[in-house]
Amino acid sequence: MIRVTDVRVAIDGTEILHGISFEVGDGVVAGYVGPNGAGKTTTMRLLTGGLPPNAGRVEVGGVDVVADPVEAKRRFGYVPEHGHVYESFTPNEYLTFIGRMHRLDEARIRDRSAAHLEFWGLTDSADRSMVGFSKGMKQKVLLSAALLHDPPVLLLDEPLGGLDAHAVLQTRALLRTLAARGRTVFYSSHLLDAVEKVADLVVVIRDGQILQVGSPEEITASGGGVSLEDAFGKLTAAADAYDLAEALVAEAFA
Ligand SMILES: Nc1ncnc2c1ncn2[C@@H]1O[C@H](COP(=O)(O)OP(=O)(O)OP(=O)(O)O)[C@@H](O)[C@H]1O
Repeated sequence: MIRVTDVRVAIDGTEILHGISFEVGDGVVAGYVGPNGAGKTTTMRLLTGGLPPNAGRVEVGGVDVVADPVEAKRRFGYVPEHGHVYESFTPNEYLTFIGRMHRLDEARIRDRSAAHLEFWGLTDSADRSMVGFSKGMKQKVLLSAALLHDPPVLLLDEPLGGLDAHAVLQTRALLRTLAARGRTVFYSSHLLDAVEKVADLVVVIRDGQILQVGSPEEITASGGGVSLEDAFGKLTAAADAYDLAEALVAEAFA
């Protein structure tokens, strides 16, 4: 589970999150959506212990991330938006390094690494340096690393970056299977159709405030029932995107 209660965050004296609250239960895939600058990455930094709240409480996997940061870090796996692998490592070396940090025994690291790399079709590349890897291949290694210690909570920031259509389908299947086994998935993304296809719960944030929490169907219905994208546009945009585009083209390309 993830529980965020009345959290406020200020950076350099400016409040960015204005008392946000939401909860994601075990076995739930939650999509965290909002326009640029809404506060998604700031929330991820809170959940991963990278940024302390100025007020309120953040719990991940049942652990308060401020009171017990070391135990909280055992409870989640995290794939950041711009994650880095050590490119001079091979996937096996990298996953071994991550597994040892989590104090997994060597046999378990070997078996789990092999299973993850096979799932992603990377078995033949397991002992090659990652210097020449594509963005998608590195993303698959990062996803494997985040899951290696079998955490109860998976935190993903734009997880589909660089992944091809097949890998997107695999990711979706993996997230749904993890949720079916009781894991909590918290998935931050701009890609509404991707969120709609995988999430049980959607949390909408704008300007550091939670606007709505509900199933994709509930949020779609609240916006008039056309689509999640339409409801999102109504919730988060000050004006219609087509009107703004018309105004821009009329002015900038006259
Ligand atoms: N280190 C910082 N110093 C000052 N302001 C910051 C800092 N980090 C974030 N902000 C501000 O906080 C707000 C939320 O930023 P955040 O990066 O969390 O948004 P986001 O929803 O992840 O946006 P995007 O979709 O563009 O990645 C923005 O107004 C941003 O300018």
